[in-house]
Order: sequence, then structure tokens, then C-alpha cells
Amino acid sequence: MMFTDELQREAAPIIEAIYQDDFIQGVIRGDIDKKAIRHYLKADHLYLNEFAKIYSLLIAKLNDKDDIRFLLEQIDFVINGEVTAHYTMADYVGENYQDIIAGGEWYPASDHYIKHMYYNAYKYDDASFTICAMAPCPYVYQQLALKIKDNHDLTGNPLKDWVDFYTVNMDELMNRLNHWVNRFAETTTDENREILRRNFLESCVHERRFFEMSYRQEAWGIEVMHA
Ligand SMILES: Cc1ncc(CN)c(N)n1
Repeated sequence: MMFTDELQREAAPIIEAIYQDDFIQGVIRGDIDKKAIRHYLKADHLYLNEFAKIYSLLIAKLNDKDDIRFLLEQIDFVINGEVTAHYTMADYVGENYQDIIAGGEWYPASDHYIKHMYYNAYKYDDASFTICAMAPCPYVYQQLALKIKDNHDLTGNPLKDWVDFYTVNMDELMNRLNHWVNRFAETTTDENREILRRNFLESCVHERRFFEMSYRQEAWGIEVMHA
């Protein structure tokens, strides 16, 4: 069994818990509170910006041109492609997307998640540590979307396109990320493998907390000062 197969097996109960939580169940029913979706969009557009920037930090750690080209494509996908999924949600809310995301912040759970990725990007030379912290981003959404598709017919559901978005185009990305991590895991120490494992599983928990944060519209409760 490859190292990333073990990680994915360990992540399965966390993904099942996310699936059962209020946010995804509300998406499945197609009646989730619009305020939860608004909060999600406010947080997620900032999260994706940082995600793209962290990819750019990884480019500096890679040498192979093909690997670099792949990360450049991923940056484009995160910045220009994934906004399509956000537009589906904005339509559901019934407001202009730019109006929704204005004034968003790194709310508590997303703040913790973003800093988890940055910490690994700055602490370790090898990209695998950061990749393990980032991989749950595509992986958890792909698994949730496939699970929803397997169990529900979303015809007529206003959030169907959001789910559909994450059922496609994720395999190549996951294969590439898994390949990088497995190559490093084969030759590194047990101690490093444990860090990789924690990074991956902690980010799966971060994914859960991000949805929970959105559902409950958690914020810092600190007034924003404008200059
Ligand atoms: C927090 C979060 N995690 C994952 C995804 C899917 N790329 C996302 N848009 N936002």
C-alpha cells in the first residue's frame, strides 16, 4: 500500500463526518441557510487566494519544468477556474458575487487552516510537507462530491453545479500530489513520515471546521478598523 493510500484510509472517517454535518446535508437537501453560503464565500475566496500563493512558494522548491508547469496551471485553476463553483453559490444566495465577498476575512477556522499551510511552506525545504497540508483541499471535496453523487439524485437542486464541479478534473491533480509525497515518503525518516501524516489529517479536520465555521457564521467578534 502506498503511503498516500494509508493517509486516505485514515481520512475516511473524517470525510464521513463532514458528509453528515449540517453544511453538506443542507447542500444535499438544497435548502441550506443562505447566510451560511454567504459566509462560506466570504471566507473561501480569501482561502483560495492564499492557496494559490502557497503553490507559488512551492514552485521555488521544485526543479523539474513539468512539475513547475503543472503548478502554474493549478494556480490558474484556483484563481480563474474555481470561481465558477462560487458563482453557483452566489446565484443560490441571489446576490452579486462581488458584493457577497466584499469585507470577507480569515475567520477563525480558515485563519488556522491557512496558517497551517504557510507554516509548512516556510519551515521545510521539501515541498512534500506543504503538499500534505494542501492535498485535503482537492481530495476532501472530490470525495464529498462523489459520495453525494453516489447517494443522491440532485436533479433540480440549486447547488447541483457546485457538487458537479468537484466530481471532475481532480484525478490528475491527486495523482500528481500523491506521486510527489510517495516519492519523498519512501526515502525519508519515520519522524518525517509522521509529520506528513499529521499534516494531511489535520488539514482534513480543518476542512471540517471550515464548513462548520461557515454554517455557524463564526467570526472573530473584533471590530474591523478602516483607515
Ligand atoms: C476550504 C476549502 N477547501 C477545499 C476547497 C476545494 N478546492 C475549497 N474551495 N475551499
